[in-house]
Amino acid sequence: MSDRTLAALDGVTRTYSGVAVLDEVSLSVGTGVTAVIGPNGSGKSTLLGVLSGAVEPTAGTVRYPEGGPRSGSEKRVGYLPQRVPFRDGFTARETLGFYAALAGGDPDAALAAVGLSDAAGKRVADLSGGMRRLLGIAQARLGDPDVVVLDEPTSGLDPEMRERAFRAAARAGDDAAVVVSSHDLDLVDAHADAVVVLRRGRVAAAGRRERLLDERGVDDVAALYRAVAAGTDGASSPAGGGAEEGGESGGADAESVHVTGVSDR
Ligand SMILES: Nc1ncnc2c1ncn2[C@@H]1O[C@H](COP(=O)(O)OP(=O)(O)OP(=O)(O)O)[C@@H](O)[C@H]1O
Repeated sequence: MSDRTLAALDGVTRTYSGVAVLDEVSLSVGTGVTAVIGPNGSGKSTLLGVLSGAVEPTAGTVRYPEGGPRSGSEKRVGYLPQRVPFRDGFTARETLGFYAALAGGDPDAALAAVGLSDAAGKRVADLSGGMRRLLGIAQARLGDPDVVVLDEPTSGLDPEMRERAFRAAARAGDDAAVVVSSHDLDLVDAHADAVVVLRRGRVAAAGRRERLLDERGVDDVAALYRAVAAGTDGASSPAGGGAEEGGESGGADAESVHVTGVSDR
């Protein structure tokens, strides 16, 4: 259990062709699972890309108070992008061996952690979509980084595989900050400690899941999403108040959203 901040975005803006797809986003994450949700195009992948170090912010800063994305040869941030560039001809074990040579870690332990030990000798080309996703999660967790960033690890999977993939992702949250984007609101409801709702590149709500549900008077994350992401609560007006720091609602374009200490479940 820890309240320590492992990654933080301060006033991050990212533009493409002059259009801000992330607009002054500030938040910090600690151990536990933080789910980033929001409509298509709201900026989730861009936010995760910035957090992982793969996407440069146009303005603002990304901080890893305890070191990262790499400290010396040590990998401090693991990243599963939406499209994983694995080589079809490699086996699952060889794939993780390749990444372990770059970032450290034990490929066999990483395979075991996501339940893929029996598939170690299978070629990537012969893995199902779900197994590829699990391999991707194993790759992101390799070397036990402090921050694990997973972009839609459950997309396109059947219900059983979705559950398995999300559980595998969430398990890393015991010791690391796991930040996962997802449209699977039932899984977010079941496994996320904290939730960030993005709308049009801005944070519309953020904080511990239970607190957000309480504050909005809703029963689950799907209802929270309908209220906040769809904009039925007026969250887009710049009402000023911070989220967690102000002790009030995590909505209203919170200028500095705090999502640390999410592991006290
Ligand atoms: N490399 C890029 N070049 C130009 N525009 C981009 C680039 N990456 C993202 N965008 C634009 O930024 C906006 C946000 O995209 P992003 O992928 O971050 O959203 P998202 O919330 O992850 O969407 P989805 O749920 O569909 O995956 C979109 O309008 C997208 O077209």
